[in-house]
Amino acid sequence: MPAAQENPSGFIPLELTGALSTRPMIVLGLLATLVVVLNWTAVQRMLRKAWLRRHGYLQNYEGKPIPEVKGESRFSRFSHGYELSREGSKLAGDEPYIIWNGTHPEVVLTQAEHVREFYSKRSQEHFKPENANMGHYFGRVMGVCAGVQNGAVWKNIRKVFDPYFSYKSAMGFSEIFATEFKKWMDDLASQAGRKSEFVVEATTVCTVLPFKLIALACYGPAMTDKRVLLTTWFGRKQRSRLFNLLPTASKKDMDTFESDWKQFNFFMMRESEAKGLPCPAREMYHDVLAGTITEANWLQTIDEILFTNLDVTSAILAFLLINLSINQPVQQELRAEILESLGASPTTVADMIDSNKNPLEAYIRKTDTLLEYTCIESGRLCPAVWFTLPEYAGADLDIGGYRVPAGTSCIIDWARLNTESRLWNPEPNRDLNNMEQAGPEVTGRVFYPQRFRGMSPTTYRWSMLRFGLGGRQCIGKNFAARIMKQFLVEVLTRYRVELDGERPVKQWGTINVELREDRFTVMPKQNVRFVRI
Ligand code: HEM
Repeated sequence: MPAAQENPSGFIPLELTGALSTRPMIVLGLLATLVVVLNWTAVQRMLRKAWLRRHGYLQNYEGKPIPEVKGESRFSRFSHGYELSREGSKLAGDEPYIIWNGTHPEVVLTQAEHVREFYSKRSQEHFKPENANMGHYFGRVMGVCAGVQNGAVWKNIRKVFDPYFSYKSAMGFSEIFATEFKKWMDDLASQAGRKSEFVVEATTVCTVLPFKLIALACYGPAMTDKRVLLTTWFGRKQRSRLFNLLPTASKKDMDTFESDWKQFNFFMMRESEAKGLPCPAREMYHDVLAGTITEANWLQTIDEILFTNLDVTSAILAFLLINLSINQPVQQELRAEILESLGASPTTVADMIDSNKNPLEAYIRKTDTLLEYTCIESGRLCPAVWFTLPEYAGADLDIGGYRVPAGTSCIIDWARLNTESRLWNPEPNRDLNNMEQAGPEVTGRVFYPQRFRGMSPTTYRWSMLRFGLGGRQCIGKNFAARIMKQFLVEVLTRYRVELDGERPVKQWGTINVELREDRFTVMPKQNVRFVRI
């Protein structure tokens, strides 16, 4: 076990500062005064910085300290993440910098080089800090789910969950997905009645569908429409529970959720067993009984899969609609590609699934299509959160010329990494074959899916975050990628999408629609018009 794990909080005991060995009374007096004048957190930060500097850390080899954004960022990174990102950029330019999370300094990585330096060496010796450095309440909500576990516990959770979310498993859902997408499209059309066009709020219309699809992957056919409604109710509670971590709302729902959630999962297991239906959650529970993972690991990881990632997936789908609404030429080109790939016949997608040739499946599996590039490009420009959850290395690292000690959390400024890399931005003599059609105006801030044509994923490995960069990857990436593609096929074969209403004055980097303020994730608030074609 690396030294950093022995002290995962990274807290440096006072005696290590060397301050107490001489003239203890004076030092104690000074400390007491400091605690009164400042506060205990500020004093701990000062002591920690002093200790780190004394050991040559968080400074470069000329002794220049790493830039620091002062103040507390535990919650503002979610509630005002874009503003914090701008502040960091203004302060440090292309250099890494630190922000504070309670008494933890966290190094913000903004450039492809920083990310490569952090992840390329021994990334299997990386760890997630306890409770993601987010404190006790976060621990209660998410503390033992896959996303914040390490070592053997994390490996065991993944061993239990991964088979149900593999590429093969996601592709095996073709018929179920076809039925669910058809239902969703029919619902949408019936809401519109006879009208040839209608307006919907992008995120709202993109929430229940991915929830149902992921819930089916967790609970199998016992997950009926009625239960989806019940579970989305849980989802609302869950989201407010997460939002309650922000010091803005009441915490009244925190306690009841745990027991309700457990009861719901046990009900689903009993029900599927009684009806003789397959149920992945029930199958996974055998590993709880066998002691491979704990019941809390099981409950919280299903919770993480269904609810925490629901906001991410709904927002990603909504941003697809928005980006294609803003970029009509790309929408037209993509629709032409879809119709050509599906045989240009206006049959329903469900019908096509039944055909022997199965053109939809073949098209979805291809990775050299405008459909694939559009999904990647929309995710590149519209991050799921402004800053990722922290992760630390078990060994000292050099990042951007600064010495970062083992055990120091690093986080990624998702939007800056995905847009500022040299790879995305024009240089006078660049010879990237994929960019031959792009003029100098195609910077990293522009929506241009064609930039990925002919570009190997290894070329952009360190220049963008999508489903994870190091040894850890998103459990749901195969499902998410499939849902995004099938979603676009379904929508674009029937509708043209356009933005509805005024665009806001404020621009959030590459996002120029309104954003919701009551979410941990980056979520648009924008109406989109569907016009029948
Ligand atoms: C387009 C939508 C999605 C994006 C962009 C996304 C992105 C990510 C990222 C960046 C991580 C962090 C990986 C790391 O620790 O470095 C992650 C983790 C995770 N995601 Fe996703 N995700 C998406 C959808 C989903 C879905 C639909 C599910 C559920 C089926 C899911 C389940 C998870 C889980 C359980 C983890 C924790 C994995 C671990 O640490 O072992 N995600 N995701």
